[in-house]
Amino acid sequence: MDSIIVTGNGPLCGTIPIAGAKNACLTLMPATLLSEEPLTLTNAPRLSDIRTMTTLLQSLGAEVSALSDGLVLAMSSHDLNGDRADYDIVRKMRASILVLGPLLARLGHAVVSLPGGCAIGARPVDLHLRALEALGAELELRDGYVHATAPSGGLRGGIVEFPFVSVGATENALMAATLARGTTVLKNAAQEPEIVDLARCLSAMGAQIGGAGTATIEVQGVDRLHGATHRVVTDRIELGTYMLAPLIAGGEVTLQGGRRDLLEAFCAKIEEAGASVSESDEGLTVRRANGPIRAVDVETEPFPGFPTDLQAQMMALLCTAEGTSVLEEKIFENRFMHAPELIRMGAKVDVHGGHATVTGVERLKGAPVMATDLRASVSLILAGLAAEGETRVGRVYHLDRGYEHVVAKLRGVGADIERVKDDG
Ligand SMILES: CC(=O)N[C@H]1[C@@H](OP(=O)(O)OP(=O)(O)OC[C@H]2O[C@@H](n3ccc(=O)[nH]c3=O)[C@H](O)[C@@H]2O)O[C@H](CO)[C@@H](O)[C@@H]1O
Ligand SMILES: C=C(OP(=O)(O)O)C(=O)O
Repeated sequence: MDSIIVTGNGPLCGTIPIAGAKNACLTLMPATLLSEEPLTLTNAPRLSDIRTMTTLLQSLGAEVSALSDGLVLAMSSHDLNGDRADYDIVRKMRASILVLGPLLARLGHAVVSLPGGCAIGARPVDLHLRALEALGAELELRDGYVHATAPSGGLRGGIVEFPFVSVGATENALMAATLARGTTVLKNAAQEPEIVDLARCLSAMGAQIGGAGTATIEVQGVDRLHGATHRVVTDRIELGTYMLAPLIAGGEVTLQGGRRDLLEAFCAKIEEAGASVSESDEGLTVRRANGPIRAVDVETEPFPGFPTDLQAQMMALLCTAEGTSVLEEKIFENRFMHAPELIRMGAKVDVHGGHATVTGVERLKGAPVMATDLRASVSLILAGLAAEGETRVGRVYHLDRGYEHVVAKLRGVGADIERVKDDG
């Protein structure tokens, strides 16, 4: 197992290229199952989650080739050889559940392992299942698997009203609806940029979709989808993560490919805290506006609100802000695992239920730390950028799920960071 060692060494300066979005790619890849013709994705991120989804699709008989150093994923689901997503793969990555809707729509049947909870919460999939039932699917839970069957003649359009917003359930329902007979309306749908990206790709494949990016999505089912080539949208979470680096360590960094509309609520919040964010054709440039970073209160919400996937990184910033901030996590019930590790670095954080109160200290101190999920891990790296001495972040495999070339990207702007093999 590897660790990352980061040593606070002053301001950062330069540019960081932002990759294609992990969370978009993880739903665009299963979309290949909807068509017999090839789907090619460009601007794919080079991540272990993408390799896991590749393995899952291949286990179903799809061909997936990573070209151009992994930036291009050429996929074909012409000859599927199975309808079963095994526990051994699904347990590694919750996004595996996203094969359920496409398999059911294309084959009329699917058997997909239930993913189970993970470090950040219980994360049930009841909304995914209810949405597919609204399209006529019959579902049975047996041996830890969802056994799903479409009515004879295939899924039929229906009205799906989500009781609360779910990104994954919206994606599963949207993909299934493209091949359902008649019209489907998804109400209280997720509005995340990854949903818009999925809808763009499905439309390029011939799907009839209106309203993606709003709370109501309407899909007119078609008989078949054809092949397409689609460029994966910029990763707004990687973007937001690196935007915080010059605010924590000082300096000025340009995030190539960054767009403010992907992260409006986040940009407004860091500006309130004292950041300057400017947008150009190249991307977003970030620095401290004037003087120190100030405390701000943050509530995570579905898009267009402040993303839960940036809450841990924002906490790392607020650990050294002037004053006391309150962060409220409203999406996942257990997403403050970074707090005890930041406390080990000298932060003053008090977690009480879904809230964390952070009182800024002058400087954090490096320490050996480790985190149990992806965003918590990267928050510790960010904290280490300005900490006194060495921060050693263990369990780097979490980072490999969602950040490509993290060491090279931060070194490129002057950070003192390296990846090392752990002893023993
Ligand atoms: C691969 C991917 O895109 N992951 C993202 C996706 O996860 P994911 O799609 O799993 O997140 P959801 O939007 O579905 O989850 C939102 C909330 O709804 C709950 N829920 C969800 C589905 C369901 O059937 N029942 C239910 O109770 C979840 O436990 C959670 O509390 O959106 C999250 C919220 O922006 C992000 O943090 C994840 O990074
Ligand atoms: C929670 C995340 O991913 P996943 O939904 O795949 O666990 C994330 O990207 O922060």
